[in-house]
Amino acid sequence: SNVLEIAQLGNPVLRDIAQPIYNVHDPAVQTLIDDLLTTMLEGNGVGIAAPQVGQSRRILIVASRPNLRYPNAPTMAPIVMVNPHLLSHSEETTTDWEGCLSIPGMRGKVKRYRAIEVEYMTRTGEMERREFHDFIARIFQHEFDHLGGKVFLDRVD
Ligand SMILES: O=C(O)C[C@@H](Cc1ccccc1)C(=O)SCC(=O)c1ccccc1
Ligand SMILES: [Zn+2]
Repeated sequence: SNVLEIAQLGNPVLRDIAQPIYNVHDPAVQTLIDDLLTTMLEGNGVGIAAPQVGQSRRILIVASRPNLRYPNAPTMAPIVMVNPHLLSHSEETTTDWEGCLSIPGMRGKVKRYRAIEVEYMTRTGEMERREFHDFIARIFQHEFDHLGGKVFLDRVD
């Protein structure tokens, strides 16, 4: 798989509403998922969304690992989510630092829901319904924003 170019802030693709995937088994979709994983790892990201590689489609990846900013972050196998949907969220929010592979060199403090419940299709076509909290919930909300044409700077107070 390939390392793809990451769209930088100013690229209109980052402002589009991403389109649903209708056939996750399409070889082009499977290749895009492989390339998103490779691109995220090469960029040392903890997540990535398809619009960031110029593909305005509803695919995102969450891949928490400990890092300088979040030394206690859980290490997890990357979760590929196709057509993700936010089912519910806590009232409680937390505010913490975020960065973005499309906005290198900038960090900002963003308020996010502390806990969320999401539903999504896996890359093998099964539906999953899962709860996330804290840093993993933060990463999801950051990536889910990318599918709606938002970046974290839009949410810095
Ligand atoms: O641009 C992206 O979507 C990836 C982004 C995900 C993200 C980081 C931090 C909070 C929420 C979502 C990144 O991985 S930026 C680079 C990075 O590894 C990082 C930056 C700040 C804190 C922790 C990690
Ligand atoms: Zn981002």
